[in-house]
Amino acid sequence: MIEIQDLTKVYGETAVVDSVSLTVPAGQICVVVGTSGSGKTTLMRMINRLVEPTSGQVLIDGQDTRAEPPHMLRRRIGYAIQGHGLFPHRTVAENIGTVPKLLGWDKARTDARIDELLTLFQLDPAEYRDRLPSELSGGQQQRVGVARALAAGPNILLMDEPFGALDPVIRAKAQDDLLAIQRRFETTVVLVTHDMEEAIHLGNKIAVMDAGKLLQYATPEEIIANPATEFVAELIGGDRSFRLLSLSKVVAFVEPGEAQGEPIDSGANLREAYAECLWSGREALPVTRDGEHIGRITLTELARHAARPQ
Ligand SMILES: Nc1ncnc2c1ncn2[C@@H]1O[C@H](COP(=O)(O)OP(=O)(O)OP(=O)(O)O)[C@@H](O)[C@H]1O
Repeated sequence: MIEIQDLTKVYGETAVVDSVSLTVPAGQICVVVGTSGSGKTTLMRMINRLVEPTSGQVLIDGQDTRAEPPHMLRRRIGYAIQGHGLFPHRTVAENIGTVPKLLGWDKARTDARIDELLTLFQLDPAEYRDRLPSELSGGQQQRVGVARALAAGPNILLMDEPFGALDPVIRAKAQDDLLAIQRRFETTVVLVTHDMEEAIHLGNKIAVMDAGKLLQYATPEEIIANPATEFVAELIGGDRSFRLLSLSKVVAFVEPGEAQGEPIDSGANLREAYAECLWSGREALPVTRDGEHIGRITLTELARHAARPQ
């Protein structure tokens, strides 16, 4: 768990992070969003003390981060940045093994961990271990960057625009990989992005920053349904109803009964169901799970959900 308490950073006369408090429970993803210069990166870097706070404190699992030297703290907090930040003249294996080496792991343990991570990130160790970063695609470099951040099994991972340099298709894949890996290791993640779409997709909670202040810290559903300020509403963009629909699955809104035509899978989201109703001109769709009919979802129910702020 990360507890940020009344954290402030002042440069010159300006509080670029201004009395921010928030808690990230263990095993959850907190996404920090906001416009350029709003203080996201500074906030995140105060967690691993790459930036020293002017005032306030950060507790990790109840312990003040000032209780240990910054370099020791950073060995147990993974850190991944945009454009991967890999050492260009070190191989993939050497890059991933950086922190384990600092921690004095023996070679066998380090090698096993490197291979485990490469395999998890769908990079065949035999093929990729000895390559240099320049011999990888952008998406592969990014995966190695995240693998390096996870190498020593940190329970906290800080990520600064980790997918910023990737094209949209690879980006979606990279986000899904991150979710799978985060669930597997139960890592607590703080991720900075300026992309609200990404925040909604990845965040258990979203922290919205503007001019150093935390405007809202809430679940994606709450932020979409009840943006705290005009600025937050603007960041989310116009189509809040559709965003709300895409957050919920059909399975939660199935009712007993039949409907005509092509069925929709219970794992689809409400936005897909709504689009299907409108596209095929139907008032209801049959719903299946693993190919079995389990009921139907109606246009009335979909419209009600889209209209209702939660
Ligand atoms: N070392 C520094 N000295 C002085 N000002 C700084 C320093 N680091 C950051 N700032 C200023 O603090 C403000 C917040 O910067 P920060 O990098 O945290 O913003 P950000 O929200 O992450 O922006 P971006 O999305 O553009 O990366 C900016 O106005 C920046 O110019």
